[in-house]
Amino acid sequence: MYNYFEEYDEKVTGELQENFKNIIEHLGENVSREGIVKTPERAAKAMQFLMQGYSADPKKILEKAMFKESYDEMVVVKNIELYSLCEHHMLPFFGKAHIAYIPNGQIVGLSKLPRIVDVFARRMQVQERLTHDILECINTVVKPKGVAVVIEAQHMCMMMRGVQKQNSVTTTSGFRGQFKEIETRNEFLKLITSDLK
Ligand SMILES: Nc1nc2c(ncn2[C@@H]2O[C@H](COP(=O)(O)OP(=O)(O)OP(=O)(O)O)[C@@H](O)[C@H]2O)c(=O)[nH]1
Ligand SMILES: [Zn+2]
Repeated sequence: MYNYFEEYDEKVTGELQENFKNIIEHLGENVSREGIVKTPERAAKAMQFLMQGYSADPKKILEKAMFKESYDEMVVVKNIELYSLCEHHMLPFFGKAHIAYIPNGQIVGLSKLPRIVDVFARRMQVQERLTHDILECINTVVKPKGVAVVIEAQHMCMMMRGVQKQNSVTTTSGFRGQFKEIETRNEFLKLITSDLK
């Protein structure tokens, strides 16, 4: 996933580059200035990197690492850092995802959970859909007794511009199966809040 764009598609980079030149000029900069002359190309590559999630199949990532196992207690992976782009302003939102599931005869490779967070985050998103995408993907592929996802994030579009609030944090959550039961949900929330900033 992280090295996906070691080789960028030249045609896509070239076309994006022209568009970035245009944007920079329209915003009042001189695109021929020494420090900026390579910026359209850099920006073209950076945006391809940040949106690489369209080229990956998150279900396949989980399917690759499913193991039969009788463990049936809660598995929690918390504090998974994420960076995404809000689909309204194309500005970053960033924070942490916390994921839990209760296996039902099969477990999933732990690293695959952060991997699918990245696949869904590296698309144009709203925090609510990002939360839901991760939840449904795990529910469909792992078929657990229950799954829970909580995301806490800060949105640059609310910090650098617009309402300009520096300390507001947005929390979204989704619960399926046994996490609909209050006791199970509370156990999960207790485990992740032990450490929340
Ligand atoms: N629900 C939700 N809203 C988001 C997310 N990211 C950005 N937004 C909001 O999308 C909304 C877009 O509202 P508009 O009124 O069309 O855009 P705007 O004029 O730029 O709004 P302001 O940000 O209030 O200046 C804003 O309220 C943003 O805060 C997200 O992940 N989820
Ligand atoms: Zn936004």
